This record gives sequence, structure tokens and C-alpha cells, in this order.
Amino acid sequence: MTATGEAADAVRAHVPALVDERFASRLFAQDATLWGPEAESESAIRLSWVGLGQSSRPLVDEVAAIRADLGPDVDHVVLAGMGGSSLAPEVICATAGVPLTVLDSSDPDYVRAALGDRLERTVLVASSKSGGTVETDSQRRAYEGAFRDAGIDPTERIVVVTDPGSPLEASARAAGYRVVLADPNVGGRYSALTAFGLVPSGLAGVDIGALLDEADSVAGLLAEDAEGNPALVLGAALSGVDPKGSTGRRDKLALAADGTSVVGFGDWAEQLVAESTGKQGTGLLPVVVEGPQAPEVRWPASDVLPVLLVAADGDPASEPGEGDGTDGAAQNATTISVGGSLGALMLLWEAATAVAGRLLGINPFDQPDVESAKKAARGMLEGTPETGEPDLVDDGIELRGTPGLLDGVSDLPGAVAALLDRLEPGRGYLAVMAYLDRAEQAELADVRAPLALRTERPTTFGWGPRFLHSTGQYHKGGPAIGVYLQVTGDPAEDLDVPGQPFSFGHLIAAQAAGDAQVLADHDRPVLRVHLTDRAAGVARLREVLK
Ligand SMILES: O=P(O)(O)OC[C@H]1O[C@](O)(CO)[C@@H](O)[C@@H]1O
Repeated sequence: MTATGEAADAVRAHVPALVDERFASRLFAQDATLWGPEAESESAIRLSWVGLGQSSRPLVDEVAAIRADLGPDVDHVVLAGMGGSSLAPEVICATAGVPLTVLDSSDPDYVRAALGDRLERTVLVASSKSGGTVETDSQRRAYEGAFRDAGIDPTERIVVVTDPGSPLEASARAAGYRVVLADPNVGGRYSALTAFGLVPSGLAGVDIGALLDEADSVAGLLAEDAEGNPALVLGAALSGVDPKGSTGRRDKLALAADGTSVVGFGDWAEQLVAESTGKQGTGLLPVVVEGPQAPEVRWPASDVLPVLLVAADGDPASEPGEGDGTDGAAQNATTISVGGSLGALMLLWEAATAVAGRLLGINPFDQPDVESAKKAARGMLEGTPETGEPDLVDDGIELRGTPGLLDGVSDLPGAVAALLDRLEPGRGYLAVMAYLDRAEQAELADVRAPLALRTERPTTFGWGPRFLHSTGQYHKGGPAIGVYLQVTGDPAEDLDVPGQPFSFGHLIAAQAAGDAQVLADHDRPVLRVHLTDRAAGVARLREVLK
């Protein structure tokens, strides 16, 4: 990997001390004291990921046996899981070119579409480390009902992945489902090479043994107390860049695929980095962008660090970006380029994130602020309070803002302008959070780059509630510099959650309202845009957000 400019300065500033304190060898020896006494109890049960290249080997045969047992006619793998329970299989399968339906949404239209897709050929993998994630539980319930309605024995078609002793292990065994237990000493966002990453991927057809080999091929290198250790270099480059004379560190990472054969790596690294570091008012915000031409890469602001994901078989020239001197990369000359096989990259970034936690002075293994949004959502579910009247309605689009945001505003463009005006120059970021059907309304994601250009600020786009398990922790526990555009919409048709007093429509609305409330409680500006007609609303929103 290559670090240039201020990222190279950060490497020179921090790596020697990490070598002196033997951080790498102690990390791979699972030394729980590396992040201080307050983090020790959590770290002590969150470090097994360093050895998964070896310890996960039995899963290769275990998954092959399940695959054989399912038979060749069951060739549609659906994965119900959130955050660390689905993001890795999504990247693993996309990179291997094998199909996997990732069901990490509570949107009724999205769930209904999955249920209606090849059910007779479907195996559902229901993955949840805690067993208590409401989205995953609801998705599993929906599949149980659909299998039964189709005369299919759910015990033949549901595989549960969970931690030993979780409530889900007990209920799944009682229901007669296949259960694969995961290593409990690995946190969700570090669990790519545990059963959470390997069971759905292996069932979908990925050579998971080869993936473990890729991780194994670098484990020794990453454990070395040496200045060339890529984990020390990447960790220091990511978290150690305090730009000279600026208002703060380069704490937004513009993740851009620039030649890598890995598909969607940024979506996985986003949770790993944001949920590990975004706490105690600090942290690093991954901004997953379209590629090296994205605004955050071409004209990086002083608080943005371009991270180029390059081809595995070679680094780009170590010189700053090409160009005639007019594009930002050349002028800025602070970039990171990193390449490798997927298995190697996953272990590298996990180790680098552990290094970043050390340099940022935080515990990279807990997620203290996630619970607040889950609790708010539960309260909204139990109470099912109708969201108050909109502040204003513009052509079927309901607008609601945090106190004062929409004073004097009379339409959607005005509301958007009012929100963007709250962005702190040189520091702020904009988060677009779309609680919609990411297949049917996929085109809404196109607003990300135009908004970054318009605001000249890092702009993230996430599908709700999926992002709640990725950048959600950072939004609440990280620096208070975000402004939030939340988009919700009436579904084409609601969908009951079997055995629950709420529907998927209620659930996703409660999750959106709960998250907006928690952000407002953190005094963050939030604009809630509700589309009573999704298609027309998305079209209008795209126009306005350009
Ligand atoms: O695997 P579980 O327990 O369902 O949790 C899913 C995700 O939710 C979180 O606990 C909170 O976002 C993540 O850390 C985790 O990956």
C-alpha cells in the first residue's frame, strides 16, 4: 500500500512508536490491554478475528455438508441479517460473482419482492450474533410463514447463524432449524471470516477455503513489529493525519474503487471503520464514493482523505495523482492507495482499524450509541405514535424539520437549502438516509455526487435501516458535525410480520422516526422528507438535489 503527502507524514509520525511498543505482535497475540483499562473487558472477548484464517477451517466442510444436503434444486440463497451479519457476505459473493439476495431491509416492498422470488428454490440464512435484531427476526418470521403457506417445511430451508447461547440458538434448535454457531469472541463488524461471512457465501457457491487462504497469506506479515507492516502503515495513515494548521484531522475517508477487483469493498469497510471509531466525539467517517472522479477524491477538502482501492497486483505510482495540476488530487497530494485479495484486505483493514482505535484513544470494539436508536424505535413501535403533522407539504411531499430548520421555508427546494446552510464549512458532512426500497428506488443514490459538488462537503448516502448498523454509531457518537436528510415513503403495499403486533411498514417508519428523534436529541439538524408517492417523489427529489 502507498501513503502520500500528509498520510505519509502520519505514517512517519506514528509507526515507529507502534513498532517500539510491539503493537502488532501483541494484537495478534490477542493482548486485550492495548486500548486501555476501560476497553479491556470488551477487547478480551473481541480479538479472535486475528486467527480466523486457521480457526474457521472446520466451517469449510460444515458448509459443504449443508450445501449437499440442500440439493441442487435449492439454488437461491437469501440472507437475512444486518450490519456485520450481512455486509461481508454481500462483498464476498459480489466479488466471487455468485448471486446472493441480501435482505437487510425492513421496507415492505423490498421484503415482499424477496419473498416472491423463487421461493421454491430458496434457502434462507438468518444471521444474528445477538439474536435480538428486530429486522432479522421479522424477516425470518416472514419466510417461515411464506414457506408454510407454500407447503414447504421451514426446517428444510432455514439455516440459522448465531452465537452460542444466544436466544436465537435456543429458539432455532427448538424449531428444528439447522444451526451454525459462530465464534463468540468476534464482534459483528469483524466477523467477515467467521460463520457470519462464510456460511451464506459458501452456500451461494463461494470457495470459502480460498478466502481463508487469502487471509492466512498475510497474517504473519500483519503480526510483525516492523515499520513496513501494512496494518501499522494503514492504521496510522487513516487515523493519524492532523493537517497542518487546519481545523481538525482528515477524518473523512473517501473510499473509491480505482482498479480493485473487489466489488463493494467500501460498503463493508464503512461499518468496520465508522462503528469502530465513531464514539466519544471522535472517529473516522468512511464516505463511499463512485470512483476516483468523485468530488471528494478529485478536489479533496482539508478534512478529507482519499483512499483508493487499487488492483491487487500492483500499487499505483507513488507520485501524487496524475493530472495537469488542476485536479485536486495532484494539488492535494495526500492519498492512500491499497490493494490486495479480498481475504487479505479484510484482515488488513480489521487490524488497521484496531491500530486506529489505539491512535484515536477509543475502544474499537463497542458500539455504545447504537442502542439509543433501537430503543427509540422500540418505543415508537410499542407506542406507535403517529408522526406529527408535517411542517409543510409540497406537491405530495411532506416536510418535517428539527426546531427552527424550516422557519420561513415554503417549499422543498427551500427546505433543502435550509438544511445545507447548516453544514459547517471545512468540517461538516451531509448524510442522506433513504428508508426506501433500494431496488425499486435505486436511482435516488445518484443524488450523492451532485450534493457533494453543490455543498463541497463529504456526502454519504445510505439505505435505511441498513446504514443504522454501519454509520449509525458514528452519526450519534462521532463528532457533532453532521446534517441529515432522511427520506421515507409510503410503500406500494404494507406487509404483516407474522406473530407481531406491527407490520414491516410500521417497523421501518418507527426506525426512521426513532433515528430522527435521537439525532434531534443530539441537536443535529434533520430534514425529514416523506414521499406519499414514491416514484413521483424520487423524481422530484432528484431534480431538487442536483
Ligand atoms: O448480528 P446482530 O446481533 O443481529 O447485529 C447486527 C448488527 O447490529 C449491530 O449490533 C449494531 O449496529 C452491529 O454491530 C451488528 O453487526
